[in-house]
Amino acid sequence: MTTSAPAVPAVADTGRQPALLEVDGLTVRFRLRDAVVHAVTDLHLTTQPGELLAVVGESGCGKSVLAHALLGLLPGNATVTGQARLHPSTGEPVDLVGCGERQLRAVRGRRIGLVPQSPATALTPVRTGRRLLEETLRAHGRTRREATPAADRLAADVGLAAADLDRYPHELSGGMAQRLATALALAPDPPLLLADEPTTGLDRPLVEHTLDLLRRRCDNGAAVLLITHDLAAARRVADTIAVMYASRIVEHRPADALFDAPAHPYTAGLLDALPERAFRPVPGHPPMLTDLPVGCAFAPRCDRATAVCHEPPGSSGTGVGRVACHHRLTTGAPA
Ligand SMILES: Nc1ncnc2c1ncn2[C@@H]1O[C@H](COP(=O)(O)OP(=O)(O)OP(=O)(O)O)[C@@H](O)[C@H]1O
Ligand code: NI
Repeated sequence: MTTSAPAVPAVADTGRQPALLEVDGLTVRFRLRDAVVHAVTDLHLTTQPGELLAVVGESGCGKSVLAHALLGLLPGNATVTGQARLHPSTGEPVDLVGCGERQLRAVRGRRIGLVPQSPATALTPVRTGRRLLEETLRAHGRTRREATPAADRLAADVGLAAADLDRYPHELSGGMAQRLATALALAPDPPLLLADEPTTGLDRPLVEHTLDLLRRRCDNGAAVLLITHDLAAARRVADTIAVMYASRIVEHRPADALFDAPAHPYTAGLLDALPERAFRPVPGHPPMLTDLPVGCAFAPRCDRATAVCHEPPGSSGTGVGRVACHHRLTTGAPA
């Protein structure tokens, strides 16, 4: 029983190229001593070569866990179920959930790059930025002679002065470490880049510089999954946007359509919070991921909620076009 608008057929993937990454029902749970954290729940995503997909949502909704799950980087108390497949342009698809550490090591960096959310802690402290970058370049096929100019080029691409490359990580500001981490992730030229808050600590011109760099990668055929709190950033560069709330994707649509006519009340709330819009924060707080309701997790904060929201919202499709809400704001074609 539901009062939701008729399910709109997902534009999902009709007429789109074959996916580079296909995520199907991905679910991550963390076992704690006396509770289970529902960090990522039944996630469906695809990205095409050339696509920039932004994943947005409040702190703690599961964005970084998603990225780490794709690379097999979760700690031992995590259980991952569902599927995530990488379809390289050559060779067999890789089952990222089931394939095991050996195969994942061949994927990390080379096939899927990661700009980690806290780069300062991820950088090896005893090597200069140049040494880290040159080692990475050489590990991915550049000769010693090629590595030096390639490192300078990458530094310039991310807006880092060549002299800054000769510093040790502890001598770098947060923003410089961020740019070095981005350069390191770009060095193997991966066809898919997971960029987790890659503009943290950067001032506005460098934010835009970094975003435009990611956009150019997509224009040259790579795919980027950009994790960000910054909706303005997503608007600037994303083709599609997936909005996460309390471990689930609640709306996944083309960026322009989502900004022009958000369909999920949570998305509308995030847009209303923007300074250039109503500048009104979403009232209330997200729920504890150890104690999620059976029905819509946003209902307690939602001014459209009714009794039916105690039931899980059906959703229109599993890819682009997905809106998981009993009372969506816009009906008709989601794209
Ligand atoms: N190792 C772990 N054990 C238990 N819970 C964890 C673990 N790692 C992450 N979590 C929980 O999983 C949830 C999702 O975390 P995640 O880091 O993905 O959030 P996020 O959306 O990236 O937030 P932010 O925007 O603040 O980076 C959070 O509730 C977090 O506390
Ligand atoms: Ni995060």
